[in-house]
Amino acid sequence: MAVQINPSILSADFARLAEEAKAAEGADWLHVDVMDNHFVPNLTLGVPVVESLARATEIPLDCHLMIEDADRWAPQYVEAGAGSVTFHAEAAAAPVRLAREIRAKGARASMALKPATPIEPYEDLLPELDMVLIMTVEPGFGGQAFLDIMLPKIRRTRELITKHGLELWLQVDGGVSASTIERCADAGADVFVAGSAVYGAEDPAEAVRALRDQARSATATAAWACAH
Ligand SMILES: O=C(CO)[C@H](O)[C@H](O)COP(=O)(O)O
Ligand SMILES: [Fe+2]
Repeated sequence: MAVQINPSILSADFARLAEEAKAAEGADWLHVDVMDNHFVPNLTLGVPVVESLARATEIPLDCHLMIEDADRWAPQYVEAGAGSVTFHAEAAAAPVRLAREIRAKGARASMALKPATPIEPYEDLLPELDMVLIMTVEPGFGGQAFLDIMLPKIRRTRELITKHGLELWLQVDGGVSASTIERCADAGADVFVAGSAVYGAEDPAEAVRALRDQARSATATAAWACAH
């Protein structure tokens, strides 16, 4: 079972994004948090920055859209060069149509759930997706404390993926660090976003390696992974 570590540039220096991408050497994807100050109370970056970043780095971009009107904007992030586009279930009027459009344009389609949004109503949509993102903080800011109460939701999502025999990645985002990543892996996550734990470290590349080692060993003994 492969684990992936996606550093979040929300915690990087926005004036040096291309260099910061290189500093997290060994990362599987670069996680790009797009916030519009409406869906979340914070404002970050948009399509032009994603376009420039896609040209400036070889690492594929994992765009997490914390924006309203996802149906209108998400396809533009595929055109800007994102390899994976995550829209929020709470912000998409037609999630199936949107996932199909993202895939048709050539990117991986992913759907995120805020902490208070359950996975169960979306069970039938899972085959339309390449990844589900379970938020482990309220979206909007980096550096927040991990919400342990999300662990059962991660577990239930993994059970649904297994039940339907899907090749779906399960991403966790928010407060993922050396002290929480093992619990996430044990519960069923296989893609880990880490902002402050990578860019707040003295050596971001070493932080990526260490997080990967921890996630790998926790996955090796996890009941959900052993059953495969
Ligand atoms: O989507 C996000 C916040 O809404 C970020 O990806 C996330 O918070 C990463 O930062 P950290 O690892 O420091 O929590
Ligand atoms: Fe994010």
